[in-house]
Amino acid sequence: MLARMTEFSRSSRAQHPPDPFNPAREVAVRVLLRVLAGDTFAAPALDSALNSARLPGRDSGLATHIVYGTLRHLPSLEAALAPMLSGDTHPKTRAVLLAGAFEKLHLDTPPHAVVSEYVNLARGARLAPSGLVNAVLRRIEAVAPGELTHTEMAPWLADAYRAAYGEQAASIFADLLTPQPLWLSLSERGAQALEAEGSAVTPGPQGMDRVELSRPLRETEAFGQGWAQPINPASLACVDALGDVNGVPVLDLAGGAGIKAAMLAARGASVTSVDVLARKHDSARANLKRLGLRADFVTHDLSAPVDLPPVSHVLLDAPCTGSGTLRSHPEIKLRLTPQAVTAAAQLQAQMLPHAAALVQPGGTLVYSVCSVLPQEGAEVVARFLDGHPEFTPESIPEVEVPHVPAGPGLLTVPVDGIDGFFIARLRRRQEG
Ligand SMILES: C[S@@+](CC[C@H](N)C(=O)[O-])C[C@H]1O[C@@H](n2cnc3c(N)ncnc32)[C@H](O)[C@@H]1O
Repeated sequence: MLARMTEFSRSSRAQHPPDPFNPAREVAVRVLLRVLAGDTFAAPALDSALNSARLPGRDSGLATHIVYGTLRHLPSLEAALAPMLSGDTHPKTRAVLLAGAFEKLHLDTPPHAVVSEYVNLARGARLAPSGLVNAVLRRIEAVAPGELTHTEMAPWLADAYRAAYGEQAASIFADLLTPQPLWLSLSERGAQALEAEGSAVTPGPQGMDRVELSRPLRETEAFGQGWAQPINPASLACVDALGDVNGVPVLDLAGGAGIKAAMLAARGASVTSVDVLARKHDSARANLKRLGLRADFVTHDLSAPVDLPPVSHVLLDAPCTGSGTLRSHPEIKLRLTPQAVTAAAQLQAQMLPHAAALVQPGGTLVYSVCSVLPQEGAEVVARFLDGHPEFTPESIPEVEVPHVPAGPGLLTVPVDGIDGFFIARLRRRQEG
């Protein structure tokens, strides 16, 4: 079928100039192409594509919707396309068909408009044989839900969600397929400025606000003035799990681009942030400057001991698979393997004792990962506690987001746009 359709599209191109299509769809397809090739995550690819394309706000929204929606529903879209494609499908053709199938099956765009937009895109942007796109998108129908297409994730991963959340798993699976809301940590002035610009600001857990923006965040006064910081409430709960840090030196280990460092500094802590990648410190510094805050930075590989003076409060927000962030990063579920989970768990188990060595007697250690898999959370901490009787797990009343118990810690429940984090708070015994 592919060869015949290619010929058809060539002959039709010779007769007519390409019909117009909305450039948002080309942006979406080109971003999908990169993400599906495993070259990048969706967020940075989409950011840079939208920056170069300079689409009007509504079209940026459409491109974003298509990219994330296609990734969220990829297993069922693949299943719906499979009977109509034979042999290897070129990655560009596959990306056009997946985006078109998503838009036809899940968005409100009228079906005939979906077909003609993607046919014009395929032809005009030379992405795919337009005849094939026409034939497939006219015929495509949703598949009956099976195990994979119902949860839209691999069975082993869906089982891990069921094991973690029991009866709540079904509503979590449904929630993970919906667009991610924006959460902001806002000052009073930030909330006022956003509302004055026409954004809707709704208070949420951990003192955060859920915001529907009237314009892109980076263009708002609140962001420019440093009155707003995007962070997920579950991520902020890891910071809050340290308790009162006002005036206290805090080590922020695996601090990355410094989002938690910023929240700690905003709470009055003197923060030293440690990460293996120096370039992450550059992003963190720039963001802290925007917020009018500061921190110190140390570049170090935390799989080895680090030579820093012990402090009373240590946060290890360890590198992880991100399995708790599937709503905002749906590509993770498409790439994640059990082998990657094992590798992450090994690194986490190496890092935790080095973090613990930096906690003063009587001090607090918070271990967190944005993963719902027990290998990266409860099991890492339980094994650590077996070998370190000087540490005891504590309950964490500061965590306001919905959560369930998980061994020596807790798991936040990934519903309503809240990420799934494992968080444990450990107290080091006083000496003597
Ligand atoms: C979950 S992210 C941290 C997010 C950060 N805490 C925040 O809130 O912005 C994990 C970080 O671990 C860092 N990392 C990975 N391996 C590391 C290692 N061996 N030593 C130190 N940092 C490491 C990564 O560079 C990444 O920035």
